[in-house]
Amino acid sequence: MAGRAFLCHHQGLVAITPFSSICRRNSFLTPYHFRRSPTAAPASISTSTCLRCSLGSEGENTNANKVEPFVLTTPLYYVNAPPHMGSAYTTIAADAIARFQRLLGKKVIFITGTDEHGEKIATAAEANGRSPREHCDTVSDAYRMLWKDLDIAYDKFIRTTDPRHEGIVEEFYSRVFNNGDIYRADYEGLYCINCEEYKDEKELLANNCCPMHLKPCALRKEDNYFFALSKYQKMLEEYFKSNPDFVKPAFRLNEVQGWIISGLRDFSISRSSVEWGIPVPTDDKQTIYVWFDALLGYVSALLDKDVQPSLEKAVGAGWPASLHLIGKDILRFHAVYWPAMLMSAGISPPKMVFGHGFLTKDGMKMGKTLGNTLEPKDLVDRFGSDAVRYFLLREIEFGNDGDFSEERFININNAHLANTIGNLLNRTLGLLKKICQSTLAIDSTTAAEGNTFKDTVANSVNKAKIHYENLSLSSACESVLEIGNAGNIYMDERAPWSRFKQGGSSYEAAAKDLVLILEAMRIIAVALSPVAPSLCLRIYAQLGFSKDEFEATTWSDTRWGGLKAGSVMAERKPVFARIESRKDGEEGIVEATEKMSKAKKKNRSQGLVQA
Ligand SMILES: Nc1ncnc2c1ncn2[C@@H]1O[C@H](COP(=O)(O)OP(=O)(O)OP(=O)(O)O)[C@@H](O)[C@H]1O
Repeated sequence: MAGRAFLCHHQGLVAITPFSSICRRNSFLTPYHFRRSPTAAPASISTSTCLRCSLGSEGENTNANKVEPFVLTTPLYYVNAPPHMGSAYTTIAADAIARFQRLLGKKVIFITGTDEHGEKIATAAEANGRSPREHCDTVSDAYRMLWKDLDIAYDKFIRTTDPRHEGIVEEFYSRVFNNGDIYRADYEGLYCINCEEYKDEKELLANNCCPMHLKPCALRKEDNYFFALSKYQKMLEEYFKSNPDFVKPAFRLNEVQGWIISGLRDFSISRSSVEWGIPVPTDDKQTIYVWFDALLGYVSALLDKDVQPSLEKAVGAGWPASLHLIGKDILRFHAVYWPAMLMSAGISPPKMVFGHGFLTKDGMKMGKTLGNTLEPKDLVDRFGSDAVRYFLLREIEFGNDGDFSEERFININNAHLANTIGNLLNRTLGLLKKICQSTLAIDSTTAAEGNTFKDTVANSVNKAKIHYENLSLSSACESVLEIGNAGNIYMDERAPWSRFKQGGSSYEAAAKDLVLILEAMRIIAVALSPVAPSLCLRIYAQLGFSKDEFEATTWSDTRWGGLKAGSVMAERKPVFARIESRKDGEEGIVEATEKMSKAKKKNRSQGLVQA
């Protein structure tokens, strides 16, 4: 069993109510699946005391003097299998949001990581002939490698097997326990091992199949520790009323409120049958439920490397999170269980939970358990990170489901990135070389005097900003693309390639027009950089800027006027390679990646590759 080191930790927890007394307190309760009936919120817990971080003066003072960071999280991915396109989807979206917030000048803490405890991990490790630890190391590495390939610039990567995190979980458990919110009871119910969750019979399909994983749930009876979620019913209702933006998109808020109103039931937070987990502080025969453990990863990730870990320090380093970005499959954990757990521990709930839709294949959620996934790595190797990132964020309305379509993948990338943006840049630079030896004849500010093109660009940039702020990532892409469309129309109308031949003022006008287009391209490179950072760096480099200059850009650089007279542009090179459509009889992207995934899975099961 993991984490024997905890014993000494527990000895330091002086203020804990003896656990046996809690068990005794509840042992007479009548069955409601388990031996306890839901109760109202205790008088001792008021919304106001729970909703502020009540972790003591150190945390509060430190916070008061600090600029509040923008703390953004992805789910901590379960390492039962390597990452896939679905995991990439959330992480790419989070990265785009983090990059946008950094452009606004915010101090961003972008947290991602891996959830590494639980029955499913132990089973997956065994199937691969590895110890759980080796298995977690391998799969967690695979996530980090993929994030590198996809240009994911996270600030913190938390693994739930990190001993520092395990200490935080114990401390948190003790707080909740001290608040009288943990009790022991028998439980009998239908368990989905893939969700790692007991299910209500009414939410299951025929043969007690989990609707998400299409696998039958098993009847289990366990003697577990429970979290008294039902005590938080009223507080959650009030919290939702006074924080209407807590869950986004709005239609998911209704769903969550529906769950709460239909009555919250306590849930079990330990497993007696699972060894691969953090032991319950007062009972080393049980381990802490993987969700109770994993959610706390968002808090422990905030700890700085060089500090002695404590809940107080972690919370003081940036909690509450500004935004949890998750798939809709785990909304209940994040929007109901998690805030209640935090309230119990006297810690503020996160500010917002955004539950996006699913990337689907043939209408079904792509997932590790169903195995109907696409390998993002193969797509990145073939088409680059920008193509994958742009497609996912532009194609799928953020919040809704969307199918991966090869045809759309090719068409959108070719039309938008290769043609509207790449080709416009390429032909403008080509003309500039011909007309002005690749040198700008005039400042872009002067070039735009009296020209409405500049206003069109400013208008689209403003729209893009609002869309990014509202997490409407597809619309943000669309607004940036409008600049490219306007640039192409302007170029075609003005035809500088023929005007410059007329000499005199026509030549000057042509030279000026090229500056206008290139300035628009520069603005595109800043405004699209959250979505397609590598592509935008290439655009910036073609405009004569260094990597450092690109990395130092802020949203204020989307204002007109960055290009100066006399600047020399780089040699033109296509910034985005067109994706060729498959010819008759050729294998498609989806088929090819599916085949590769299958081969990898087969190799894995034969122990030929690591992850
Ligand atoms: N098809 C998908 N579409 C969008 N996001 C997904 C998809 N699959 C996984 N995710 C992201 O990963 C999170 C779930 O992580 P997890 O590690 O449990 O992956 P999973 O593939 O859904 O696993 P499983 O199939 O075993 O349930 C989701 O909440 C979401 O953020």
